[in-house]
Amino acid sequence: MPLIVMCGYPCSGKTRRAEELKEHFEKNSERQVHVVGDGALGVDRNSVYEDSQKEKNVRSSLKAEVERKINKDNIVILDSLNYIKGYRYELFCLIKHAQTPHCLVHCLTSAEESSLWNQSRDAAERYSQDIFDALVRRFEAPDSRNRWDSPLFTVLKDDGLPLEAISDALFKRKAPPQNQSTQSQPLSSANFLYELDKITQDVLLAIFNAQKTSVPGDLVSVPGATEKISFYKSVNMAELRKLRRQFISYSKMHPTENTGQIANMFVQYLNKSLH
Ligand SMILES: Nc1ncnc2c1ncn2[C@@H]1O[C@H](COP(=O)(O)OP(=O)(O)OP(=O)(O)O)[C@@H](O)[C@H]1O
Repeated sequence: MPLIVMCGYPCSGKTRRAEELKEHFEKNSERQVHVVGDGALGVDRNSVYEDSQKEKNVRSSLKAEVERKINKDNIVILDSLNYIKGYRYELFCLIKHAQTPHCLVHCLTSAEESSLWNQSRDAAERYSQDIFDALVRRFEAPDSRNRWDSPLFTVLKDDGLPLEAISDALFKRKAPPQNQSTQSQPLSSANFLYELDKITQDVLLAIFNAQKTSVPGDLVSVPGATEKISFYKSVNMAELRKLRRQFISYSKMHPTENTGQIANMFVQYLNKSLH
């Protein structure tokens, strides 16, 4: 049934807390508890987190596994770093679609503390210091003001888990209304929206300028994109603005974690729409 999303720095006690939760719910309810996590996937921390493509694949696999496991009887605990805001947003869309409540448990540690715990782990379990530091830098802390990060339970190392409150959050709340995901913004982070607006604007401007000198059939480069725009006819600004608005509406519903990809995605969208 509901989803518990663990979150925290590398080596911050997420698995330990996930086990505590599993034990609690197995003892105090009839429900099955599934822990979905890096451990079960046999993830080798260092090789995954040094390679953004591998990391992305692992995130997708974990999300797919959550999707498979979520049903009206089970509790699913996603025990992974879950440190990307956009990813947590995707999980929120997933639970909304499955019509089940969720909550976040943030294991809050200082980087120094987690680093010490990491150093005293077995070598096979340990993050290399470079990867540990990079993950701490990239960590996007949950913020309970965001629907997808709420309700949020922040747990310090010596705290007991607020088991009653977590249980209430999961079993005494309704699932978020399904239709909201298709309503208008804001659905994602202010930064993503800012980037989306700015990048698509820059692409339009580049096309506008390129059209002054290019002829149909030319390939036009735009800032931030490796892919090129191919024109078979000249396009006026009104049409480009309309396509930009459509692309923005679509992207708001499907925010990417990687804002570096926005320009390429917009180019692909234009190429498809203009042919
Ligand atoms: N509350 C705590 N107090 C003291 N030490 C702790 C605590 N929680 C975790 N540790 C230490 O940190 C180590 C890692 O814990 P755990 O595997 O739960 O972290 P994790 O966040 O799941 O790690 P990973 O990021 O690799 O998934 C444990 O082996 C333990 O030594």
